[in-house]
Amino acid sequence: MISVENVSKSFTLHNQGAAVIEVMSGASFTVAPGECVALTGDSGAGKSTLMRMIYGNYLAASGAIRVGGVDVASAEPREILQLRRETLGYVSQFLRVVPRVPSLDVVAEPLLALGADRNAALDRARDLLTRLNIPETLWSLSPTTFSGGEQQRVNIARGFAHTYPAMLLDEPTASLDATNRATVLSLIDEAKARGAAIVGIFHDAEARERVADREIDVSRFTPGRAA
Ligand SMILES: Nc1ncnc2c1ncn2[C@@H]1O[C@H](COP(=O)(O)OP(=O)(O)OP(=O)(O)O)[C@@H](O)[C@H]1O
Repeated sequence: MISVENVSKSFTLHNQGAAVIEVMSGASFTVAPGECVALTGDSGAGKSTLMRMIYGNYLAASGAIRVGGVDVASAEPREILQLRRETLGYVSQFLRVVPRVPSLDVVAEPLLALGADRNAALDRARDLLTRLNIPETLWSLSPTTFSGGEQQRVNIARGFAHTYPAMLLDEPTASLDATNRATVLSLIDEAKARGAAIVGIFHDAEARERVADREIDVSRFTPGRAA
């Protein structure tokens, strides 16, 4: 479902004499449907950079990154947007809040964008907000004024609203309390059970061991560093 083939990446620092730093070379791995792969490695090894390349935020210098039938490394922006809508979900700790949009709609929006029935989408949003312990009194309010933890949980609900065949998870359990953390781990288990291919960064070692089928130490793709 997700395949990374011989990917390399360097950054050119234009404000520092155009210095070029090579951060990755020869990155290759695949993630099968229903499998969760955790990216590990020291700080600066390139975990976030690899995730950003898979999501299409950073352009790979060479190689291919296939998600479903699309090579993200060479796709047009329009194809990447369609891929993100239909196929590739992304859950981070941080919510990009749109003012004045009620939380319920924030969560239902990915389904509505795919043409789902409005009532079914709102039912799914209610179910997720309930599971993530967002009080019903908050559902009609924009998350703009919510606490950091509440915004994080709204974002997780939104990220799991659509049953994406592929998902990227960037520290999804960071700073959650035990109950909500357990809920997020269940959502990940459910996504795997329905066949989602998942790549995640989990500094939370216990969570990583619970949900990851395999670990990939990205420092083995860092030029000049032994894994
Ligand atoms: N936009 C950028 N411009 C220049 N260098 C970058 C950029 N993004 C990342 N880097 C560099 O690439 C390397 C890998 O960074 P990355 O954030 O991917 O590491 P990481 O493994 O996710 O680290 P951490 O665990 O600390 O989040 C670092 O040396 C970093 O300085």
